[in-house]
Amino acid sequence: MFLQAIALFQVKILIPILEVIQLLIIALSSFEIGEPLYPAHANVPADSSYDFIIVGGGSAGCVLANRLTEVANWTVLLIEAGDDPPSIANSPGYSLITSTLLPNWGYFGVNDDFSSQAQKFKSIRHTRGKMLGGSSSLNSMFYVRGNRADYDNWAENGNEGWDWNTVIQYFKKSERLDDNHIMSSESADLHGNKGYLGVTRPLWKSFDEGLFDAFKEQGHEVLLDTNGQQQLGYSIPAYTIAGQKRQSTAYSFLAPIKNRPNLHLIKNSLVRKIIFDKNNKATGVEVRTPTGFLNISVTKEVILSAGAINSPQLLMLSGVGPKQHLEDMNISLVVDSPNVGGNMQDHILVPVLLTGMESISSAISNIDPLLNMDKVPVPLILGFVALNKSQSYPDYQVTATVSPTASFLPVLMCSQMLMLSDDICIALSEAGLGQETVFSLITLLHPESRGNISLKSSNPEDPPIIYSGYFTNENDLDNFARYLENFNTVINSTHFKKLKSQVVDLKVKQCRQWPFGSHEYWACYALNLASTQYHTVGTCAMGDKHIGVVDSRLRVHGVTGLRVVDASVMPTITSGNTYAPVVMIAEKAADMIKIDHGHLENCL
Ligand SMILES: Cc1cc2nc3c(=O)[nH]c(=O)nc-3n(C[C@H](O)[C@H](O)[C@H](O)COP(=O)(O)OP(=O)(O)OC[C@H]3O[C@@H](n4cnc5c(N)ncnc54)[C@H](O)[C@@H]3O)c2cc1C
Repeated sequence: MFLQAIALFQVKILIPILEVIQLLIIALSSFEIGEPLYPAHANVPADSSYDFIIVGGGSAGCVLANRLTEVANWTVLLIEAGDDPPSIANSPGYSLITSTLLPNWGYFGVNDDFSSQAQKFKSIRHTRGKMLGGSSSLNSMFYVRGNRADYDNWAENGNEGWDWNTVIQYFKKSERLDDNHIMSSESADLHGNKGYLGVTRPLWKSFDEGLFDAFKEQGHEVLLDTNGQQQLGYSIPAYTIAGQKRQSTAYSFLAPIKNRPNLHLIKNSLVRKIIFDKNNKATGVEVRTPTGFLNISVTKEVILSAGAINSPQLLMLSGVGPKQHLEDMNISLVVDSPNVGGNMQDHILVPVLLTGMESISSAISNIDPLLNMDKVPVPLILGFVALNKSQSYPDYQVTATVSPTASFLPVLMCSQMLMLSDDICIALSEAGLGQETVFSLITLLHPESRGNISLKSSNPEDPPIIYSGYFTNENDLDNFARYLENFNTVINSTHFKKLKSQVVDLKVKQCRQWPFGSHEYWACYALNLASTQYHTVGTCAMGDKHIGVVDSRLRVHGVTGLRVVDASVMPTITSGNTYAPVVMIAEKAADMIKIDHGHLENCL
């Protein structure tokens, strides 16, 4: 009863109070002190013209802005809907515990009355950063490239030049890894140490090796390098953190070139549509700036880097999309491109809580995160697992941390990051009050289900309709249940047996009819708790014009002078977090653009 009251207090009182404090901290950190980090807002007159216009100063957009302005006689305009990130976004620890409240688009998917019914709003919150750096200014900073087969599959499906042996060069080009262990290991030649994107691997003083022992006993490898020669296994992950700063692309690619004269940046400016001439060539963009509406011309190319939700939205607003849908929206058709907004993929994830050591004294460790705000403040491990041990391609991902007794972090994750309903977060909180827990997030890496983006209206200020499509393919449900069952067998290891560990019953009300722990229970659990790892991709996919939106050089089919460069071009989702792949895509795209315009110097 007493524990239940504390759990109730944490979820119903503490979380809302904390939210006010978080918002206050973010607001205070938005005031600029000292020398500005990023380029200033440029004064761009109405009849201006640039060689390139980049729409979206997010993860991909900032990389492109840097690389294209390396050509000194090219002029580039970068247009970002948001502002500079608040300074707190650059602190790894503080930004993580405020991440859901940092400037974002506030998008939610539709409630399909089927999946995610144990979510607070019965639908998925699709957070996307609305500031320089985009989602890289608020993401969780895991640096994961995925599996080499991800890229070989892209190439085998007709996307020439996207095979592993080619893309690895761009991963290396972008990376500045600071890790002597990895750089003197057998995976050293997979890494770069001269790029703009700083990467480090924090080594926490107190790390519970028992977790690694348990996975090892189950036949999993313990790896030095998440991005090494082999992906399957458990490891301490690498992060896009360097010099105690978050390596958003705003910080790592844009700040160092803020004074380049051939780069102009306009902020708080929403691109409303791309303008085409009668030959379907992109000739400019229409923008709402803080001082009014502008049409700005382009001589070479418009590059859309607005992310996997806004890039397809903007294509459709501009007349490039499925004919019938555009007609329904009263938008003049430029080209019938039926796949725009389709093929949406995401990494669905659910939490699993295991009980650990009963130790009241461990509660003292709850102060540790406060002392480690210069890095990811809690020790986390990553795992990539395949059910078939002869496979080298993972089925599911595990992100796990051992939480001290009465830790508030799992509750915060449950309520703010995963947005699960209060009754689930109360059950989760209660389970952790008298003992340590292992809080794990399990991700379905290769969903067969597809969602889509469509327009609500022809008004560019209206948010698009996001249909997540989770579990519309039944295989995903059966597979996810099997992965959860597989993960839970870790409690049979010597380490967990010693602790008398149990999988915590989170009392999911939608699943009451199934015996706890049955296959049907885990399928119901996955269906109803389904949250997102925020990895939406694929909505302007690479592929020929029958299945894709852009070709393998990322040029939009059916028009000229327009490319898409961001997470939306992935034909299939990668086996892991998506930030490093997006940076790679932008690095490679910059080379392709330079080559296509006759600038071969410094290209790989
Ligand atoms: C909460 C969260 C946690 C994540 N954690 C991780 C992680 O730990 N590791 C990892 O690898 N990946 C992670 N990801 C995923 C990763 O960050 C994204 O896949 C990646 O950043 C997407 O990059 P992008 O360039 O496609 O889009 P974004 O970075 O979102 O950039 C799009 C930009 O375009 C701007 N924009 C949009 N529309 C317009 C318009 N009309 N006019 C002008 N500007 C516009 C936006 O404001 C934004 O700045 C996470 C994502 C989120 C949201």
